[in-house]
Amino acid sequence: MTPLLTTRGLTKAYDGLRAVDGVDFSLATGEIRAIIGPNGAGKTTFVSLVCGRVPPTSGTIVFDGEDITHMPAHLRVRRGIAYTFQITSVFPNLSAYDNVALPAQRTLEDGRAKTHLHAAIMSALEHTGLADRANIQAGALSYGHQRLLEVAMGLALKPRLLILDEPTQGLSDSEIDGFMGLVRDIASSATVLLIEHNMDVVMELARRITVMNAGKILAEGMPEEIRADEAVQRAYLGTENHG
Ligand SMILES: Nc1ncnc2c1ncn2[C@@H]1O[C@H](COP(=O)(O)OP(=O)(O)OP(=O)(O)O)[C@@H](O)[C@H]1O
Repeated sequence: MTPLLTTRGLTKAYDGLRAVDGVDFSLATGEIRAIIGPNGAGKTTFVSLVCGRVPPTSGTIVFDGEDITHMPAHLRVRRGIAYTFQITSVFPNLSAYDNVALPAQRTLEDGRAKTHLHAAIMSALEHTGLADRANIQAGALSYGHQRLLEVAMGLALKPRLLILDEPTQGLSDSEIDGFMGLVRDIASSATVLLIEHNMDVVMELARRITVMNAGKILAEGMPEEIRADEAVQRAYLGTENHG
């Protein structure tokens, strides 16, 4: 099967530092993939290259057969790549509904009726369990609900690839359980690429895991293979420093 996303030799250098260093990466359609690795491994930089927030120093990115290496971020969004930020990116003074309306509008630029827009917004809010909070100001929502609102904003883009950067950070155990159900649900219609430090979430959700270290891919495999990999244990799993 043709992969949804492929990178070849993808590199981002900041002065002397290769934050991402020659990464060959491939993601199949419908996968839930986790990227793990110690602080500074290059995970956020890697997904930032994929969604176009930062330009690569060298290498290529192909999405659904199209070379998007130099494509502006907003066009990548149109192609179906959505990214939720590590730091909460909701507009605190807008209602949950209006926050989701912003990205939802981008998918309806062809002038379809307002009823479509409303349906798209409510669908994203329902998906994330926020429908009954639609009219609450985002800034008044709990931290966990703000994270879910971010996911709703990503979903409103109707992505084919949803990139989540540390989505469970700051969530309670019960919120994490709900979140895992949500990701499984999302994965029935989209491919999910997840940066995650919570190993329980990673082992439970990911079909495959990519381990990054010092800008490179250190290992890749099924959760049980990664758990058993000695190099991974040395670089990451054995340490207490999970970010
Ligand atoms: N804009 C930048 N300018 C200079 N250096 C950067 C920049 N962005 C990232 N870096 C460096 O690149 C390396 C990789 O950072 P990155 O944030 O991608 O790692 P990470 O694996 O996501 O880490 P964390 O788990 O802490 O989020 C780090 O050494 C970081 O300091």
